[in-house]
Amino acid sequence: MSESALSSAPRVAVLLLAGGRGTRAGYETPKQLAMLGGKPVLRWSLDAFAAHDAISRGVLVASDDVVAAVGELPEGWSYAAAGAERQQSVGNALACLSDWDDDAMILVHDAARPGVTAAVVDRLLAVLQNGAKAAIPTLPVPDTLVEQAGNEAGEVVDRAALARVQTPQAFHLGTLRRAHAAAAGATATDDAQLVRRLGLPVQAVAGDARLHKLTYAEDMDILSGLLGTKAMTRTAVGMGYDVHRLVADKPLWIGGIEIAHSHGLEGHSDADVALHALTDAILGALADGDIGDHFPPSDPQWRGAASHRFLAFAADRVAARGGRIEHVDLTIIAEAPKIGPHRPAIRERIAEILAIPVAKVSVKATTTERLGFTGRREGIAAQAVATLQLPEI
Ligand SMILES: Nc1ccn([C@@H]2O[C@H](COP(=O)(O)OP(=O)(O)OP(=O)(O)O)[C@@H](O)[C@H]2O)c(=O)n1
Ligand SMILES: C[C@](O)(CO)[C@H](O)COP(=O)(O)O
Repeated sequence: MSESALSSAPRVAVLLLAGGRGTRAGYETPKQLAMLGGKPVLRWSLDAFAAHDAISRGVLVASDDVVAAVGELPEGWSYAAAGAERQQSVGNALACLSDWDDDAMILVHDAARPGVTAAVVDRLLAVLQNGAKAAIPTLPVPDTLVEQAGNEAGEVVDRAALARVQTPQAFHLGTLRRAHAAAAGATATDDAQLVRRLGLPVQAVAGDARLHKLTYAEDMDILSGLLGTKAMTRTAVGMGYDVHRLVADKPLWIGGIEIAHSHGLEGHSDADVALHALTDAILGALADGDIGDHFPPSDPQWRGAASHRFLAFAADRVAARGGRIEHVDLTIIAEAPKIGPHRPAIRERIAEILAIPVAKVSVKATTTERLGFTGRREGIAAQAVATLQLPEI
């Protein structure tokens, strides 16, 4: 938008929604705090809006833990409390703008969409300036669409008549206020739907692939490609080592599978020595302590715990930092049982836990030629190396 157009334009505010818990992403912390290219996902859109000349005010909707992690807000920004649903979060943010007139322009944006561009914001504001009541960015549907019930693919749906809806979505403040008041508890997944329920038209403008939403953990990889953060990565390597004693009449868990044997490994958890070494290797590459720091043996909740939970936890911490596991290499040191026959199953299981291809999982085994504690069959040892790609610090 030109400078002269903006100078006569109404005031513009952003409602930045970061009040969700990111359940589908499955991280430990809300997805908007996951690291992407060296900064939290939420910070990407916050910085983009703060840098836009037309925007003079912002309300960040977030729970206390997110607020604490965000750090200082740009000038003109304030916080509102997260609501139970997205719609209530928007309602809480709207309450912060009670001192603004109905003709102000409001952008409502998901913090889970880090790739905000000035061009999309300008397109939205321009159509509002030209008389639209509401404007949303949309993208065409690239795939063939079918109806599906269970595993059965049914009729093709005409994709030419459909579009994918993104945020930011733009409204005059009065329209947005009326739409939320009229909703009276009836829910909608976005604000444009509430405006349409008032009988008002919503204008579509061209969206942007970079506005891709972080919904599932795998979206992180897509986003780092779209936002060009892949180049800003470093390789980190970690190693892990663990030993457990063999005792009679216990189940033997190694590498996430149960192996029939006269003896099993003793420990606070299921004592899966291989998964413990691997967990430590990943935590080591993250410089994030070791398995005992996160799952203390003194804590009764981990008694008998299945060790795949520890490994999945470590993998989640990689994803939450915007990183990925490139390769893991495991060596199991045991006189008996023979590990070789179980190697394919162990590789498969580890790949499944880490959600990486089997080709990125190496499992080796060796004996110590009957020397030492492993040679005397008193215990089994495992060592592991994990190679990660992490955002540059
Ligand atoms: N009570 C809520 C729920 C969602 N949001 C925000 O709305 C945006 C879109 O929601 P979604 O992607 O569904 O996020 P979550 O609700 O966090 O995800 P999930 O449904 O997987 O828990 C996100 O930026 C999210 O933080 C919000 O502010 N308040
Ligand atoms: C608002 C939204 O981003 C538009 O696509 C989306 O509807 C919100 O997320 P959800 O995954 O539908 O909860």
